[in-house]
Order: sequence, then structure tokens, then C-alpha cells
Amino acid sequence: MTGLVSPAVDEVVLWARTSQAVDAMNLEHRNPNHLVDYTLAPNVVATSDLAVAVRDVDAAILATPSAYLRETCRNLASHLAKNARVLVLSKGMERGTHLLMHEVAAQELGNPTRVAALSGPNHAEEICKGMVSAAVVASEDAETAAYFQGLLSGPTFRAYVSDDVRGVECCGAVKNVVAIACGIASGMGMGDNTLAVLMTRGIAEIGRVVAALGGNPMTCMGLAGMGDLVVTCTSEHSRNRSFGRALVAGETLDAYQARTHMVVEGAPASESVLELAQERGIEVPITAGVHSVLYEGRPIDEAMEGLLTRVPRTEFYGMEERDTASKENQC
Ligand SMILES: NC(=O)C1=CN([C@@H]2O[C@H](COP(=O)(O)OP(=O)(O)OC[C@H]3O[C@@H](n4cnc5c(N)ncnc54)[C@H](O)[C@@H]3O)[C@@H](O)[C@H]2O)C=CC1
Ligand SMILES: O=C(CO)COP(=O)(O)O
Repeated sequence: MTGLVSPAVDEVVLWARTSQAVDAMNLEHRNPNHLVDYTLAPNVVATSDLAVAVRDVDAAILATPSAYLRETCRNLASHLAKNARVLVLSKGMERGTHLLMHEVAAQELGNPTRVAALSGPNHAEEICKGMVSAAVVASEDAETAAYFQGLLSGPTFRAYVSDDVRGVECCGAVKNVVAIACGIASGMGMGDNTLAVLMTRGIAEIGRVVAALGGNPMTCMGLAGMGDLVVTCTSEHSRNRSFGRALVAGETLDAYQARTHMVVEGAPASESVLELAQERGIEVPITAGVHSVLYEGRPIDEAMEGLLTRVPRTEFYGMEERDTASKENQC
């Protein structure tokens, strides 16, 4: 995001946790751990001091893995000005509470109207090369969404706004689970038909969860839904997809994350989405299948067979009237 924001502001301050990363970014203008060939703009500076990072800022952009967002916001709360706007990039659903990331940020930082969430098909590997991308900025407050739309929009990046922040964030959390399923299918040697089936039934599954959380299922047709689902299920850059392939090859989640130093958000999301679905009676067969493989020791072949041997149904899309979320014959 620094490459998108830096042309629009005087200075971007990056918070990093290690002095090694901070020194490399300040001295060489490169991140030594991620996108190592990318040169940071001259007006980007780094610090490991959170208080310094947000001193006198107009806005903060939060991009920690979802599991650390609450802790990061808690640490930030006493340093961030009360009127500073907050944009959340993290994609996930909190375990136990089933809160979306903008809700976690708002709980810890106060004033939900200053919080927005950004989601869409946005692999940093392509954005930093100036390849055309787009995303949606969602907030319950139109001014906050418009503020970040203005901050991020540029010649190669188009930002749309939405007031359906729950729908946008829910899409971002659940599509990662579907992408793991696609990676597994790809690793098993399945073809394009299989991926198309998983993605299409995946968007229906996402739609049911969006509806249950009070979002608009039509948001699934947009950049945060269909757009991000397509890129995450098909791109070579996707961690969730490539983890699914690695799993078939015998690698564990911990080993994959340790080798890549990157987060696989679909794994914890499968836990929280399944918890939520069981609590609310939502059918999430793809999520349940991924969860069973990751956390219940179910063999991959058996999970795939389980999906295929379900009772034949009418095709519902997950985007019908909201009360269809509770109908039995829905998926
Ligand atoms: N909104 C959007 O357009 C996009 C959002 N994302 C989301 O952003 C979040 C971060 O993804 P990436 O930047 O790709 O991460 P990454 O997978 O490249 O790396 C994870 C990073 O988390 C850091 N980290 C580990 N423990 C931490 C802690 N306790 N506190 C803060 N940071 C910690 C690691 O140092 C590492 O740099 C994820 O939730 C991901 O799904 C990712 C791509 C696009
Ligand atoms: O959300 C993303 C792209 O929009 C990143 O997806 P992965 O975490 O699977 O790489």
C-alpha cells in the first residue's frame, strides 16, 4: 500500500517489529523480508516504535495478520489521535467472537465511523509493479470511505466505495477458505472444471455467511467477492491456494508458514466460519471439508468424497432473499 499512498501524502511511516527490517527500510529503502526487489518511495520512513509511527497522523492503515489485529489495535489505542481515520486490510473473522476485522479495530480504537475496510483482488506482488488493480473501501461512514478512496486512487489503482462493510469483510474472510480447497483440488490433479465448481459453489457459501452476518449477498458479485475469489483461487501468488497444494504434497500448515514467513488466513478462518455456521445453522460444506482436513485429521480423499456424495439439491446461489439462509434446501 505504501506505493499507492506515498504519492498522495508528505510522508508515510511504516511500523515494523524488528530493528533489522527498520534499518534496511531506512538505509536501503527495501524491505529485507518481503518483496525484496521493490524500492520504497523516498517519503517512506520506518520505525519500530508504534507511538512514533502514529504521532500526528491523519490516518493509519493496519495490515497485520488477523490473529494479531486486536493486540496491535490495543497497543495503538493510546497513541492514535481520536480523529485519525483507520483503514483495515487484514482479512479474517475473530475466533470465538466471530467479529470481522473492522469490528475488532472499532472495539479497541473506538468510534466506528472513522474505521473502513479495504478488500479486493490485490496481490502486493502485482500492485508494486504498477499492474492495474482495484479494490473496494467499505465503511458505515461515507466520508471515511471517500477519504480512503481519494488517498489510494491513482493511475493504476481504482478504489470503489461501499457502505456494506460487513459483506465486504465477510467475503474477504471466507474466500480464503475456498482458495485452500482450490489449492487442494489442484494439488490432487483436478482440472479447470473442478476449480470452477468450487469457486461457484464457494461464492454461494460466502453469500449465505454474508446474509447471516447482516451483509448484502449482492456484495459477493463485486471486487471483494467474485474478484478476490477468482484471484485467490487461481493466482500463483496466493498463499491460501499454494498452501492447499503443499498440503497435498504432505507439508503441514506450520511448516508452510515457517518456510514462507507468510500467513495462511484461510486456516484460522475455517475455524471461525465453521463455529459461526454451526451456531447459526448455515450450511458451509466447503468450509467444513477444509476444516476437517486441517484440524480433524480427515484424509483429503475422504473430504472430497464427502462433498461429492451430498444429497442432490436445487441450485441456489446464496444471494436470494436473506431469509433463504435458513431454508433447508439451499446449497
Ligand atoms: N486488503 C487487501 O487487499 C489484502 C489483505 N491482505 C491481508 O493482510 C494481512 C497481512 O497479509 P500480508 O501483508 O500479505 O502478510 P504476509 O503473509 O506477507 O506476512 C505476515 C506478516 O505478519 C507479520 N507478523 C507476524 N506476527 C505479527 C504480529 N504479532 N504483529 C504484527 N505483525 C506480525 C510478519 O512479520 C509478516 O511480515 C492478512 O490478513 C491478509 O489476508 C493480504 C493481501 C491483500
Ligand atoms: O487476499 C489476497 C489477495 O487479494 C491474498 O490472498 P493470499 O493470502 O491467498 O495470498
